[in-house]
Amino acid sequence: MTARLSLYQKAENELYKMDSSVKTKFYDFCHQFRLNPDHPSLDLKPLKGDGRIHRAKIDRSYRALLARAGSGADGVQQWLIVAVRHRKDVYEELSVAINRITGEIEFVDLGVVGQSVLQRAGLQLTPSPDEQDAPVAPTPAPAENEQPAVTTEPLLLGCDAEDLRRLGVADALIDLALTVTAEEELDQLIAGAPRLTAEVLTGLGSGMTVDEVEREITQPASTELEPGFENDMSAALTRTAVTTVDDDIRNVLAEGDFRAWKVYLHPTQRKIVERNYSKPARVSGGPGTGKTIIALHRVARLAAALPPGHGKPILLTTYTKNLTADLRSRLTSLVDPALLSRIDIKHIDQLAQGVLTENTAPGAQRSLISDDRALDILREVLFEHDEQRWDAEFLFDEWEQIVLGQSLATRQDYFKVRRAGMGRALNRPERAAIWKLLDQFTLRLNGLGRETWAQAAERAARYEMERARKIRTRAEHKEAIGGGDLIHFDDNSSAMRYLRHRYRHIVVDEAQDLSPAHWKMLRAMVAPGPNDLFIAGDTHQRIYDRQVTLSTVGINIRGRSSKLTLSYRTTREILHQAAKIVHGATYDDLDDGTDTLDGYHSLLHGPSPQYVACADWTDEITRLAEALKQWRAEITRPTEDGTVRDPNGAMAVCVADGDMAGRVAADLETKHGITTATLTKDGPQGGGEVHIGTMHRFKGLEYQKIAIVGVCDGILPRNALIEKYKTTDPKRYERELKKSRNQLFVAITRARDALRISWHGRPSPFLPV
Ligand SMILES: Nc1ncnc2c1ncn2[C@@H]1O[C@H](COP(=O)(O)OP(=O)(O)OP(=O)(O)O)[C@@H](O)[C@H]1O
Repeated sequence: MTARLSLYQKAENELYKMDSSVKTKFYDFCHQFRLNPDHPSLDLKPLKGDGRIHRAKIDRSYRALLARAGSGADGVQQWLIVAVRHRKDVYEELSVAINRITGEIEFVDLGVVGQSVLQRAGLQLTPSPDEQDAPVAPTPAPAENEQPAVTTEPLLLGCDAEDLRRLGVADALIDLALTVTAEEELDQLIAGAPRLTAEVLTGLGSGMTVDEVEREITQPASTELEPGFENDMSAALTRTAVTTVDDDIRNVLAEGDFRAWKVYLHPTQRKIVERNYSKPARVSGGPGTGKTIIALHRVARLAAALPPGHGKPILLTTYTKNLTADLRSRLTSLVDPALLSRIDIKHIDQLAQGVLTENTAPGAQRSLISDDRALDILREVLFEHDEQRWDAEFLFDEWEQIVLGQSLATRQDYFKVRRAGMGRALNRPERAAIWKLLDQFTLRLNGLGRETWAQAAERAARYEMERARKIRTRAEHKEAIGGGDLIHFDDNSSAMRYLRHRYRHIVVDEAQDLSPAHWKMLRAMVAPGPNDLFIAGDTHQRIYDRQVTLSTVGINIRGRSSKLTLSYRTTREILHQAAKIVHGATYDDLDDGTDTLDGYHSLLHGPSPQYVACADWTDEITRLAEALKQWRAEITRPTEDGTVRDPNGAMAVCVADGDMAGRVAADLETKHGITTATLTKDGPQGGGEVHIGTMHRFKGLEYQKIAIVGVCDGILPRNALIEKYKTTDPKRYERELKKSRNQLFVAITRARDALRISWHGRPSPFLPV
């Protein structure tokens, strides 16, 4: 090998979309180039405009554009392929530069900037003389006195060239950005621009101020650069997202952009993945910003840094079973089997059950009971006591949120507890009465050998906290006696001697839905120390009634919180609508502060979400079926190289409750011949093309096209169930409203490029229609 080749991320993304015959020639080109870049067949030549860019022949029509990036420590020349272009698109003005904020190599192609903008800026692209015989259509230069009339004022009014420079916009694009007068022109510029430029311009274009863009976008991407960095291509190459071109490149390109998340982390993502935290840390960010991706990469990094050994010192956990399966399959594709074997992947209830099984004598286990069934039992208790001051729902809530939520063990504790956020005040005699009723209720459950999920979590937390206490006491005692053996310690059984924290690192995804008991259990399971707990979550997506302030459960994240703002999933059009759903409501940051969606943005574009008012249920389903058939036709339309995509699992229908999911599935199957699969806690069941499920089941998932049906007034929110709280418990009423609002927000943000929302009767008040 006489040359080392890397592939620029944008070039790789462009290659995914190219015809397979071009890809094959590209592999051959890379092979030849690595052997001898000066081979005459490659015709490697610098472009006249920017001496740093070279072009080389892939075949008669296609050219690779390459930048020389010095030589490696072994003296081998380093080259970066910045783009693959048709020869007619090779211009002298193509350039590479090193970004002054990120220190990355950036490729700027003015050819992708709209003609109108180039003309207004008085720029003309000069075809490369080496491609002269190509049929080029250069931009007509405006005649001397005939500058195109500027009919509207520039779009980016609130900033000047110096601002754009400071924010990190590529030099070659600054003047062009300032001449843009229409949204379409800005979109075109953004689509072809290097990454930081694209993000900055998107932010400014969506109304963020220069200061906001600097804080939310530029600063997180900035890196410390040595003087003279702008000429050191070799150092810049180490900071640039690239794929090394080797013999595996063929498989890489064949896998397509599905592998993008495995390879390219956004600089903000990468920093969070690689940072060492002295104590627990948290990442927040709107839907699709890559919180799960960060959680996966962090687990991979922590696993790689483990000392050799067996066991599973790392736990990756999340709220639901189907998401756990998803995390496992993605992690399997990210780390090799030896590292995977050091990682425990379990959902939170599974963990709690494991603790209970370990601590319960065989045959003494309690079986789990649903909340609905438990509520019936509580109703029976109230009926028997002729209790009418509080209804069963209120008491159940009090039990879950306060008694179990704060692990209250005694009546005295309950007298003293603060019931923040619970609305209705309770005096001491009332608390005494409630404690007695709840005591009766739990005795009844015990007698039946049953417990709720929340109860199980709370019991598991207590066992784990007790275990952590023993470990701590033993360690303190050992330290007090100077590290010697604890032969006189009161519990020196072999079980005690080998008692350790279960995990060295815990990574939690979808953290917003965990209860205080879950957090207490997790806190107790991991040894306090560097990188002990890493928490990913977004409180805008909280769809269970679980509020927690991490500092009250022994988890201190202050000073170690980061926020992501760039959505990789959702288009700007969908994101805009989603933001309207939660606008005006306040959200906590899992601690004492608040969280917002400030700066949340996307570089993706797509059709505007469709809002469809229907006459009745039959009409709604008939029109849904038509839309699904049309989507199917779009998905299965053959691509340029004849590939036909599998529509299975690309489309989904989301509804408010299980009954409605069943009705939609039955109607689509029997009346419209559309096959479906139902989303269950074990993933999609049924094997049909269109996935159907409740909003709860869509948590953490994503689909190319989503239809949300039955978004009617009375269903979202479910007025019949919550109306009573309006007067009896206004705070609970507010919580219920917010839960419904968040459900809709979660559902909407699962869509990658098409979203359709329908209703019959009056639309849900949450809809921006
Ligand atoms: N650096 C990246 N490069 C390419 N794709 C990415 C990157 N980061 C995230 N993605 C993609 O964006 C999508 C959303 O990522 P992810 O599920 O991690 O977001 P999230 O913040 O956890 O979303 P949610 O909160 O809605 O569950 C996924 O398809 C993921 O593969």
